[in-house]
Amino acid sequence: MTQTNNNMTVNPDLAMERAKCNFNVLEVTHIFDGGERNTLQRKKIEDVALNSGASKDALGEEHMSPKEKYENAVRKSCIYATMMKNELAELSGLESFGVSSPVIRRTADAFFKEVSPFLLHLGMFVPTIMGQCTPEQQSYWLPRALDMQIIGTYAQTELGHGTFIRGLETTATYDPETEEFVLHSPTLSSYKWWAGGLGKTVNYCIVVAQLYTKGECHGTHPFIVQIRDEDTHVPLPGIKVGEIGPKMGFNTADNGFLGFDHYRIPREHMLMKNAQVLKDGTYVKVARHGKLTYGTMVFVRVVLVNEVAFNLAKASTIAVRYSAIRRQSKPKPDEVEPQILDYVTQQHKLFIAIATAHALQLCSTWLWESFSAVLAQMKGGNTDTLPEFHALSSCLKAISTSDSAHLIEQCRHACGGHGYMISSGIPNLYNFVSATRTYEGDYTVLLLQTARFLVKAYEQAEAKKPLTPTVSYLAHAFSGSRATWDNSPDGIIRSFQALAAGKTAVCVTNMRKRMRAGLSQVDAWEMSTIQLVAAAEAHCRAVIADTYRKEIVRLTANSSPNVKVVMDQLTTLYLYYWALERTGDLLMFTSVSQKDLVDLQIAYEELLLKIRPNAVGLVDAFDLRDELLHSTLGSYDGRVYERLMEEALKSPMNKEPVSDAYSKYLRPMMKGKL
Ligand SMILES: CCCCCCCCCCCCCCCCCCCCCCCCCC(=O)SCCNC(=O)CCNC(=O)[C@H](O)C(C)(C)COP(=O)(O)OP(=O)(O)OC[C@H]1O[C@@H](n2cnc3c(N)ncnc32)[C@H](O)[C@@H]1OP(=O)(O)O
Ligand SMILES: Cc1cc2nc3c(=O)[nH]c(=O)nc-3n(C[C@H](O)[C@H](O)[C@H](O)COP(=O)(O)OP(=O)(O)OC[C@H]3O[C@@H](n4cnc5c(N)ncnc54)[C@H](O)[C@@H]3O)c2cc1C
Repeated sequence: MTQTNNNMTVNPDLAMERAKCNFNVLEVTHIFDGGERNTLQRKKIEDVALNSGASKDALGEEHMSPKEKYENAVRKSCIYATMMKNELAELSGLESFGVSSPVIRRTADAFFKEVSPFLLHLGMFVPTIMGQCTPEQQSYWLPRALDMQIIGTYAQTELGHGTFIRGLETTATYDPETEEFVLHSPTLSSYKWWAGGLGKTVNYCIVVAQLYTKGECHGTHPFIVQIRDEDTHVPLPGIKVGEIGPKMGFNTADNGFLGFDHYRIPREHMLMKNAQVLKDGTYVKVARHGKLTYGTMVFVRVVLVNEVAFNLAKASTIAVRYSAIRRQSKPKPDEVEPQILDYVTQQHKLFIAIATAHALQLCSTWLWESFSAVLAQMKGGNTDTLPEFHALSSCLKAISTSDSAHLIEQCRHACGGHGYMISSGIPNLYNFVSATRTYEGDYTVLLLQTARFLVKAYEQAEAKKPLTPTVSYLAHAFSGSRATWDNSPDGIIRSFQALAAGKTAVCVTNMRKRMRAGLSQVDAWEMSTIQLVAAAEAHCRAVIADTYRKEIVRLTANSSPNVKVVMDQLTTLYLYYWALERTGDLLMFTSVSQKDLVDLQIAYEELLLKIRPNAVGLVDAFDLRDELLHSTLGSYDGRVYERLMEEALKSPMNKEPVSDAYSKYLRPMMKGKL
């Protein structure tokens, strides 16, 4: 039985869920979007980009060969790029907000089930030109790149090194005779590997190479390098370039390899904002901070927090809507089978995904604002806030990508067998997000960067020196007593800070012990890295919890009462969930008792029940159009079984009643004639 809603036939269970939602869904959409103005602008962009139907494919991407998939992605990227230059440019505020406007990025997802081969052009090539060029270089390259007259990527990682940038082997040796750099790949392991769009799409790339001048190595620097002819697209002499082959995801992104055989580029193609090589080969350092050439990576880490929040919102929308229409088992013999969303274990799997999408979305806005402040200070020559920001963006990138990947997989589990179908949309989301945990700095590696900062901050706190804002809680780490447990939201956040402080203290103590026992500083650090990663994770969880709570209180100050209640429930759920995940740590570092934890578990379960009637309303509030979800299970109308069957019938395997494999193999084998 179906019901009609806004000219759409809607599954009755979903219609019932929507009828019982007790808060204003649009108000929550505004909170998630960062205000009503943003929601209106987003909807306008989506209408222009999606209403024409240009994003749709006649045949699903999943039924195409790798070559067809790639060509189709290029075709649609070109359509979308043209829209961006024309009808979308003004709407998205591209001039003021930069090309990485998250709305443009999100809308693009309707065009690509995997990713656009232009992702790296917009995500890293253009930002590197903006961040690493002198004004003269920028005025030459940026208009060409924004107008898509040239398409580029970011080639840093090599076959032999991704994490350890200082270990890259590609060389750029300055030749003062010709005023050129000679790019060379001396070994197989020095081949650039992974850059998105490099395989077939781009004609330029940012290459990160070891700079040699006057016989001296000055470390890694970025260069802009033409690799294909601007007219024929043929690779230029001295360039060996290709695609790296099938991957878990990103299969429409033609990730590539690149090698140089004494390939020459003009001196001006070194990006010279932070360091310069003069005509005679003299090296001049301009930047006040040694790591500013890592700036594009910091930018992308910030962007990724928002990116994964969005993808988690998609997965939770799919899984919650599906759980509202799916009925299974019969715990009460006289009643109909319940919606699986009524199982408390299902709520436990899903509501944390909704809450985490909110937490990460609000943290990402806050992180972006902090980043803008750091950039503004650096413009004035002050790099003092950079170390704290590097520590913050590193851990937020690591935890947000890791949590999102885990929760997207949990959403798949929540959808049972149908979640395993590509058409559910969840496998593509997982394949995309699980890569974010690795690229732009692996999880462990980035948490160790944060741990380095935490240890220094702890030593400053010990010496009673001033602390930067995100680690100011370390000042209370020396009271000698365990933090007092209190199950209010603020009390739980203070406990999370106590965990981070306690774990950092344990690391410092252990490292000191190990050094006293004769280990070098490097070895003592190495032996403590499991605990250092755990300390950085705890720090990050305290930051997320604190930011989420503060932001939601601020953003709901003028909300209607029921919106305030449901947003407060979601925030509290997030805090309870993580407190219960870390009971061992709480017992070590706070005064929490066994009874407190038992009570907390009960309170958590009761909270799930309170959120239950609003679950569909909460995911509707993400306001994700069906075109963005690409999901048989998660569409707004809930016509799940109909869509699953429609998609199955599209399978090329169903085109002929009997497969060729029957006459070729099955029949001969069954007749004993193979
Ligand atoms: C208009 C048309 C449109 C058309 C449209 C059509 C289509 C439409 C499509 C629409 C598209 C829309 C576009 C939007 C895109 C958005 C999405 C973007 C996605 C992008 C995908 C990206 C894919 C993936 C890309 C990639 O993956 S690209 C490669 C990334 N690779 C890595 O991330 C390597 C990690 N490794 C390291 O980052 C380092 O190696 C290492 C570990 C730090 C050690 O670095 P090391 O130099 O060894 O330093 P240490 O010795 O450890 O430290 C020494 C001292 O330096 C300090 N310090 C280290 N760092 C830093 C640092 N930054 N900053 C400050 N300090 C630092 C450290 O704190 C220590 O301080 P101290 O304690 O001494 O005080
Ligand atoms: C889909 C995808 C797209 C990509 N796109 C690009 C791109 O466009 N451009 C580009 O330049 N690169 C790109 N990359 C490469 C990416 O940035 C690297 O793969 C990433 O930085 C990890 O480096 P690695 O592969 O060298 O891993 P490794 O460093 O070899 O890591 C392997 C393991 O060793 C551990 N490890 C390494 N060092 C340490 C340490 N010091 N302490 C403790 N543990 C350590 C890691 O934690 C990890 O578990 C892409 C990668 C993927 C998967």
